[in-house]
Amino acid sequence: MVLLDPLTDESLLSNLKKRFNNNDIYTYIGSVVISINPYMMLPIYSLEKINAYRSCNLYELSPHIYAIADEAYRSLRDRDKDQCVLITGESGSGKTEASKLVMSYIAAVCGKGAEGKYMDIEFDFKGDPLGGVVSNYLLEKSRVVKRLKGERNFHIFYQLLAGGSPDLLSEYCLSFHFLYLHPILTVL
Ligand SMILES: Nc1ncnc2c1ncn2[C@@H]1O[C@H](COP(=O)(O)OP(=O)(O)OP(=O)(O)O)[C@@H](O)[C@H]1O
Repeated sequence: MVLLDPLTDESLLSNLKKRFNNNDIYTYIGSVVISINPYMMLPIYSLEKINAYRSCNLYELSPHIYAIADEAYRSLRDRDKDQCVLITGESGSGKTEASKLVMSYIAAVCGKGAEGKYMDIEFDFKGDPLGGVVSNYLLEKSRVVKRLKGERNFHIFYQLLAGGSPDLLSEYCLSFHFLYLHPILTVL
């Protein structure tokens, strides 16, 4: 995207929109990847894809979160430099999914199977895993009862409210009133 001419907010957004309409949800701006939540499963996450991105340079293949994960892992292994992948965006934009994708990529390339958990993996100087700790981390249970401003509750609640029968909603004590008006959801 840094090659856009002119590089303005409008050209940037229009480029992102064009790519998104083509199911290209990832776009590079320099070495940063912008990701747009597709809210549907695209066939872009698989072991084959992981193998394709493995040991390719950042710009060799289409932009992908796997390429960022690979760059971080290889810099750690080959240049012995601590790495940090910073994932930021508004509520619901896909940060948790992105962190899971980064972790599943690292788990696949270093031969440790784990998904959707916080993984603390220690590597030796050759990049081989020495050991680590896995803990449940990404399920923010506290959000069921209390959310910060701008945050949403779990999507399942909105989906249930949109499609669940009145009997089901009353069985789970779910109402829009609780999700939108009350910061505290008392009964679940
Ligand atoms: N890459 C993706 N492909 C398909 N669906 C996705 C992707 N990323 C996110 N989603 C969908 O969007 C939903 C919200 O994403 P996610 O929970 O990662 O957002 P978040 O940024 O972590 O939100 P919050 O800040 O509120 O915790 C997911 O439950 C999933 O349904």
